[in-house]
Amino acid sequence: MSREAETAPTALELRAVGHEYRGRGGWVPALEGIDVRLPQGEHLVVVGPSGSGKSTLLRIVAGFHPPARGAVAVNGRPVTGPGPDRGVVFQQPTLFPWLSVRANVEFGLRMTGVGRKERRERAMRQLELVGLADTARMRTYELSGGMRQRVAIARALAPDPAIVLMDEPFGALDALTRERMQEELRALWRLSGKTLMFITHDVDEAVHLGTRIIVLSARPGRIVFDESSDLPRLERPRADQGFVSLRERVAAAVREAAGASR
Ligand SMILES: Nc1ncnc2c1ncn2[C@@H]1O[C@H](COP(=O)(O)OP(=O)(O)OP(=O)(O)O)[C@@H](O)[C@H]1O
Repeated sequence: MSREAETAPTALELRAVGHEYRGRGGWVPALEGIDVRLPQGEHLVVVGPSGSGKSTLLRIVAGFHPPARGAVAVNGRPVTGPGPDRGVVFQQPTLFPWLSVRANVEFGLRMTGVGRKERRERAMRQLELVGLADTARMRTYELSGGMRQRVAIARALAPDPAIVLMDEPFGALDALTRERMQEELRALWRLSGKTLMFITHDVDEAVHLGTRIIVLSARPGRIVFDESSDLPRLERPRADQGFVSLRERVAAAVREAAGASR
């Protein structure tokens, strides 16, 4: 862990988080014994095979449902439901087609009672950050998939949350757009300094984006790998030795986790 990370205040704390769902054939174990302390400004990427509880973990942090066991806190405050301190971006951007791009970005601000003028200014600032200021008046169905996802990111950032939670946000994009979006996201995160929790099953994406990488095993999801990345934040060429070697360690952990669940 870097020196800044050691001294930075805690953005996210998960203590002994566990969860299971009631299925038709009995209880389905989803998560067990998840302990994480994430300092502000870090980019936590959670990787794991299908069914390892990645989305469950994100939904618990988002406050969409409480964990069966354990506790979650964001900036020291216990999570008891969704709140403006957490911005969420899903794989399918859930934008309102009848609203303009700018009104979509303003939506969360409207919910928290921010006045009209400030709403507009903050939305435009976020749209500029994601390079979409000139689409402000367009409808979201006029945009490409990558652009729509950028609007969703701008919307999540507009209320200035303590942490942004992203669940496979680039999973539905083609490979080229996906790589471009990863680059843009890193540039954006450098500018905003935001704390990020990012879910993916793509090891390459994890190494590209993470300052900390966690791998979950399946049923129930337990942390089987937890490493801080000392790769440079500015540039991360995929051919560099450090990149290749971290990718190999993460891939091995994911392979093992997937094998153990069969
Ligand atoms: N609402 C639900 N009701 C019952 N079981 C559920 C529910 N949501 C998830 N599960 C089960 O919990 C486990 C973890 O699911 P989760 O979606 O969190 O995993 P994941 O790692 O995100 O998977 P994927 O990569 O396939 O999206 C799985 O066994 C899944 O079937």
